[in-house]
Amino acid sequence: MFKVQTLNNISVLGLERLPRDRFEVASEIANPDAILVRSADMHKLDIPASVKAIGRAGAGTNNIPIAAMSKRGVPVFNAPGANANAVKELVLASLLLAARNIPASLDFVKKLDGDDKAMHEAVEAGKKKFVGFELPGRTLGVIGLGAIGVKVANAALELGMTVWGYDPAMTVQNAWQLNSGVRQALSVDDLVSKSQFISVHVPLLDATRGLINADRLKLMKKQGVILNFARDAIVDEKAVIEALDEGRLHAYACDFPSNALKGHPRVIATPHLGASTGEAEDNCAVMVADQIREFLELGTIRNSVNFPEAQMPLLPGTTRLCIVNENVPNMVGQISTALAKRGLNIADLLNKSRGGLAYTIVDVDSGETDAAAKEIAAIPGVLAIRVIAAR
Ligand SMILES: NC(=O)c1ccc[n+]([C@@H]2O[C@H](COP(=O)([O-])OP(=O)(O)OC[C@H]3O[C@@H](n4cnc5c(N)ncnc54)[C@H](O)[C@@H]3O)[C@@H](O)[C@H]2O)c1
Ligand SMILES: O=C(O)[C@H](O)COP(=O)(O)O
Repeated sequence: MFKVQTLNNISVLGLERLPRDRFEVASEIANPDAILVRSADMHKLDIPASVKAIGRAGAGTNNIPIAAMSKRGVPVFNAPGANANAVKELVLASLLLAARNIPASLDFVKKLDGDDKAMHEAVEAGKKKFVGFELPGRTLGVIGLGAIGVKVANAALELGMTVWGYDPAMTVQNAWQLNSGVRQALSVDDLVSKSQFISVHVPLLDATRGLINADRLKLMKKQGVILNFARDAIVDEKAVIEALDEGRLHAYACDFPSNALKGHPRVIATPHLGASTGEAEDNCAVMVADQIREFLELGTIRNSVNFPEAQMPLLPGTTRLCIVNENVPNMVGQISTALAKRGLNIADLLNKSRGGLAYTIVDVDSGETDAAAKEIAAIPGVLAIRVIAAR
């Protein structure tokens, strides 16, 4: 029986992918084999030694101590693209809210009083304060052309906008999805200087912290709009407020409210709602639950942010060893020597690496697999090992 701990509410559709005869799932559970999480901050959490995998039912993994998990040989999985449409729709909604000054106009309407005639007169007199602008011909710059950025860029083209994109490490798969009408910016500065609207869709990393800062805001076209549905720290809030107050920036739309932003008339803040649709919650939970199940039952790695992809059919009648080790020479040699010493025949083997980590799946014919596993675990550089018997 595998134990899975949930640190956030995970969609039932996802949890149902873990059959109850083989998986016990609960928010409070001792010695879990795996953790399912959304945005709960795991950096200060004491993650039990029993944990063999972490599944993020979403895209961003900056709430998970990935480097520490890699050192322990624990893969972290996420659900790439599973909530991208939900985020795209919220970005488009915010783009329109900003262009048409809708939040301020709704506040105005809420405060109207008097009889209908008085209200009508106030409406007609007041509406000139909320004159907006239309999108065709305006320029949007999209920083980060991943699952979300590509969808936002393509949708903005459909709305008649001129779209520039920047992503130095775009995947081939995302490049295939991107409309050829999206123009390629040469750098973030190049993109910023061409854009009136800017939408950021990059992960929060050291390299992206403060990506939109005071200098870049000065490069932007006048009356610009920044859309941040990625992570708070990617945009320098202080610089944004300064640009809003000086009238250089028209609006800041973001998914990350803060005290500094609260109540600002030109800030449109939603409470981290990007992925909060039933569809996205189901997609993310199903994807990540399947990946966790395949890892626990078969050692398969799909969509990990710190491990290489690894899939190998489990041969009937064999026992599987899954070994995580430092990516250094002669590890496979030492592993096969330990197996040979116990007279274990290798039926199939897969060895993959990513950065400083290597992962080996080896299926052996029957024999002293537990003893061999113990010997392999003691090889310097081996970080984790599991034995899985074919069912
Ligand atoms: N508001 C929400 O609820 C919500 C929902 C989903 C995702 N997000 C955030 O959005 C981010 C992006 O999500 P995604 O699904 O598109 O991820 P993704 O991994 O598909 O795409 C990220 C893209 O950013 C690019 N990138 C990385 N560093 C860059 C840089 N310095 N300059 C330009 N491009 C860079 C990568 O090459 C990649 O193509 C997530 O990491 C997460 O933080 C927020
Ligand atoms: O990175 C993500 O997927 C989003 O920030 C969604 O976070 P949530 O799962 O807590 O809504």
